[in-house]
Amino acid sequence: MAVFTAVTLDDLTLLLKKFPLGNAIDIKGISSGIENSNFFIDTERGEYVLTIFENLSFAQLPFYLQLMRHLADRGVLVPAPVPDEAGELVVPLHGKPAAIVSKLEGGSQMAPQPVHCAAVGAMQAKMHLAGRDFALQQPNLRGLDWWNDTTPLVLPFLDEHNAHLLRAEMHFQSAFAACDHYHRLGRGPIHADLFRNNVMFVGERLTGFFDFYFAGCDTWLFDVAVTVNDWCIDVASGVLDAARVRALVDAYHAVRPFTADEQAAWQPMLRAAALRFWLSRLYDLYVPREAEMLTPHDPTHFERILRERIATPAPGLIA
Ligand SMILES: Nc1ncnc2c1ncn2[C@@H]1O[C@H](COP(=O)(O)OP(=O)(O)O)[C@@H](O)[C@H]1O
Ligand SMILES: N[C@@H](CCOP(=O)(O)O)C(=O)O
Repeated sequence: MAVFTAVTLDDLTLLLKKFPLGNAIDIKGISSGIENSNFFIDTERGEYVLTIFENLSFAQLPFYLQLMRHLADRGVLVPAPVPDEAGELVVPLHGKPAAIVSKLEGGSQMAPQPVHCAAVGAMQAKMHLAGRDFALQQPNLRGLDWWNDTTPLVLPFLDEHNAHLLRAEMHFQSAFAACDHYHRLGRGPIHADLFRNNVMFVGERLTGFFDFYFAGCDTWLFDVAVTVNDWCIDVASGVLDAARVRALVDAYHAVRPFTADEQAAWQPMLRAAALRFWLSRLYDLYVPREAEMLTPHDPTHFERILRERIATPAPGLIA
């Protein structure tokens, strides 16, 4: 949609003096971003992406950028942040934090087939394993605490039918988060927003996951549930497509086998993942923040998914 902070070729030439990328050749704004200002930059060392962070602060960024660096170093396909000559991954540009990362090839696959879902599942499992020794800690900032804070802010805007669903699901999820299975689930850094628009493909070849700015430490199964709720559905109805679910979770399982606790937690976790995005979309729609430039997504999409996950058991995690 927009580039919020303009960057000229002269600005880039100056910035690149601190990076091992040679001289600046070209810079083009990327129009599709909704949160940050993004640019494709051409340098003597190749093509990269420059991001100016419009909402995140200098203090918030090391978790995300160091996680991407950590994953890239371990062969997970993610944009690799480029350190400047002082070793910094985040640098000031026009008074805001900025970073340069490698450019992924390809484009988003918005009509995924089982073969794409399998590639996503396998890479997601590889990412979870690679994150086990990542040193920084940050909770999932869109986890249960945030749901508890946000529910009373959006409830006044809902009709009784939806208010009842939200209260009942919050009650169900609080009980789920307190159960033994839940506490035994594997955890670590997760992407937490691995939707179709945050993964690149060239044909059937996955070239990378990007947009890590909702990442945090949470259960691996939550990450899988978020991903399945986007990649494996009929978009109009929210109904799961069994062939795509099978492809994604089987490919994940082949890299990091699911545990018995994860199997027991699967159905409630799919509901948790639907609730998380229903709530954030309600929040973005009804509680606009002055400093943010979000175009709210439609909350009814995730209301439908949540109702569907409550009504219809999903295919199991293990065939
Ligand atoms: N590392 C990257 N490699 C290639 N393209 C990228 C990369 N990062 C971002 N993009 C492109 O920029 C667009 C906007 O990025 P995104 O992270 O979604 O922005 P925002 O956070 O502002 O919504 C993406 O849809 C993609 O086309
Ligand atoms: N995927 C979320 C919103 C986050 O948007 P993104 O473009 O930054 O991935 C949703 O669909 O609600």
